Amino acid sequence: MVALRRQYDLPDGTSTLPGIDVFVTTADPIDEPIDTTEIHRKGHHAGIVKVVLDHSVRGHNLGSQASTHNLNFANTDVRLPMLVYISRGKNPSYDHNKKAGALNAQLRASALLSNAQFIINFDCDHYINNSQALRAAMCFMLDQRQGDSTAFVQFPQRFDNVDPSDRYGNHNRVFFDGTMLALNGLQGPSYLGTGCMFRRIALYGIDPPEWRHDNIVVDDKRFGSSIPFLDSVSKAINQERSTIPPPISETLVAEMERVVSASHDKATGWGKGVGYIYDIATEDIVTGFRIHGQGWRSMYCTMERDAFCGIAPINLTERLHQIVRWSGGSLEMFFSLNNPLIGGRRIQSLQRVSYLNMTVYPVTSLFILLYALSPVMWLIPDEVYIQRPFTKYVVFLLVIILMIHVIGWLEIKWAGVTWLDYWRNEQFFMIGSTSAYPAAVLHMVVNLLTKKGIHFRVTSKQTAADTNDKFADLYDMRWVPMLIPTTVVLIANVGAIGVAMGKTIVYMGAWTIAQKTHAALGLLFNVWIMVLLYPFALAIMGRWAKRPVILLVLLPVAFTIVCLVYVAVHILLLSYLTF
Ligand SMILES: O=c1ccn([C@@H]2O[C@H](COP(=O)(O)OP(=O)(O)O[C@H]3O[C@H](CO)[C@@H](O)[C@H](O)[C@H]3O)[C@@H](O)[C@H]2O)c(=O)[nH]1
Ligand SMILES: [Mn+2]
Repeated sequence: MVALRRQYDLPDGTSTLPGIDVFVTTADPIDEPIDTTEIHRKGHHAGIVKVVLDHSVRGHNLGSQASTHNLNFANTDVRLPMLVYISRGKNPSYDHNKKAGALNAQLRASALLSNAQFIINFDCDHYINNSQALRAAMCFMLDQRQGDSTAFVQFPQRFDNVDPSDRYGNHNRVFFDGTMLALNGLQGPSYLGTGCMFRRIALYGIDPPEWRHDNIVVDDKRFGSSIPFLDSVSKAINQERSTIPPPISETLVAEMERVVSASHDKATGWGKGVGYIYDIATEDIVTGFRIHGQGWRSMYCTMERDAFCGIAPINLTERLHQIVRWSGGSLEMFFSLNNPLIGGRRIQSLQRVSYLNMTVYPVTSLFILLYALSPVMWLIPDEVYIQRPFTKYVVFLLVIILMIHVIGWLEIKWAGVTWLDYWRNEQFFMIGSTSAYPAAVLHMVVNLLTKKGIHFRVTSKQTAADTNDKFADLYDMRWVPMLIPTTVVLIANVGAIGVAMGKTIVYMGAWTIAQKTHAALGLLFNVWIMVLLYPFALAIMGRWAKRPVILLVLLPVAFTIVCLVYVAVHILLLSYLTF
């Protein structure tokens, strides 16, 4: 930061740092308002470009010495940045390509204005929390060593509406602070959709310097037919920087409206090799993959005071919908030409493995679901013979499980993640594996058969009207089909424990030591799954979960009822059989 200041800042408070275009997308101007919009969710309208605030070039840049708040702005450039509202054209006969389509429209329109070398994009539910954040990202981009080959700098997503105990693992610290940071040692973190600074030409699909040819074809087949836009691309490639946008004229606005029209990017490279990638539920990971595939690297940047902050879905249903979208998007990527096994020519091999992991993980849920359901074996009568796993196999399994955890523990120590974060991550993986991930797999199967993509549900942004309780949303339970498997797993385990208790009473005298150990191990398994599903149990309790102790009463009651039923049925059967 100091080097940056020394090299680029001028004594008059201005700076010669390259410009940044900031993109904010919003899907629904009502739920996600920005000030001047009309309503056009699906709609049929031409592209709209409104310059809300023009670029302030001349005039007095510095603030006043003594402001009303006793803050001194005498050395600060207080001009407001240019602000432009864009609504890309929509037409029922063309796909608007959701967020990626909106971002690409902003990419083209901004090229005609500032054509800034760098771009940072935000979800509408995120804000800048640290005024030095953009400079921090610049440090990586302008770095002597690898700066020129760095395509994007990704910041972690932080949230300020999450309940203190982070019940549904919204903070995702293991992923952000562990996995993403670790990827810095390979080719860099993947692009995560918000809080990411890009190099404009990397988004255009231009190769990194070490692979770049001298004569890059900038043609309409690839970039669309706007001559001013094609010019801007050539300028961007040649690093011809103008920090001041041209005067806003009618022709300029008309040209911008043309490049954001519904049909402008059809039958071009946009959404494929150029810009943010289309036809997938998660444009982020695949866009990052495309860029890494060209040989660019990326950087992960965390700051002492969080750079950006946003809103997380804090009720379980909403959170699981988000996970279905992410894992479904990953699977869509796996079954596309961007499959990490075949796509991305210049991806480093370990980075490839990481992308492979990021795209196939939802499939593992099928095995986990089966495993979590296995306690139903307790319900099977003793006469049915089930082959017990060989001791050697069990030992191998235990060693592997232990190793996985030890590696996990070392990783979180290295990343500075807390035990609570680690534990929430474990719990939420189990909840997701019995609900959202299998749902995503099912979606994918349907998708492969019918070609229907995953519907992007914008996550709800507002907490309930109940203003007394900031986390009221947490207890807002909505039943959806994907919650059924997790509920079944929970019931199966509660039932299994109850039956185990019943069997203990009935067979106490008859069981051998070996049988007792097996029963004890089985119970350990049940309890382990129940502990993992604890946040889920709280979720389905709805408002009752405000007092989690209730669960400590409810569960034993449930065990006892099952136990009594088992014993009763046993006695009934016995007496029935003797007569
Ligand atoms: O058709 C759409 C859908 C969404 N969005 C925007 O996309 C952002 C993310 O939507 P949100 O409902 O908040 O989903 P999240 O799960 O919070 O988003 C995460 O996951 C998305 C991919 O699934 C990424 O695009 C986001 O950057 C990432 O924060 C928001 O700004 C939306 O306005 C659009 O602009 N158009
Ligand atoms: Mn969001």
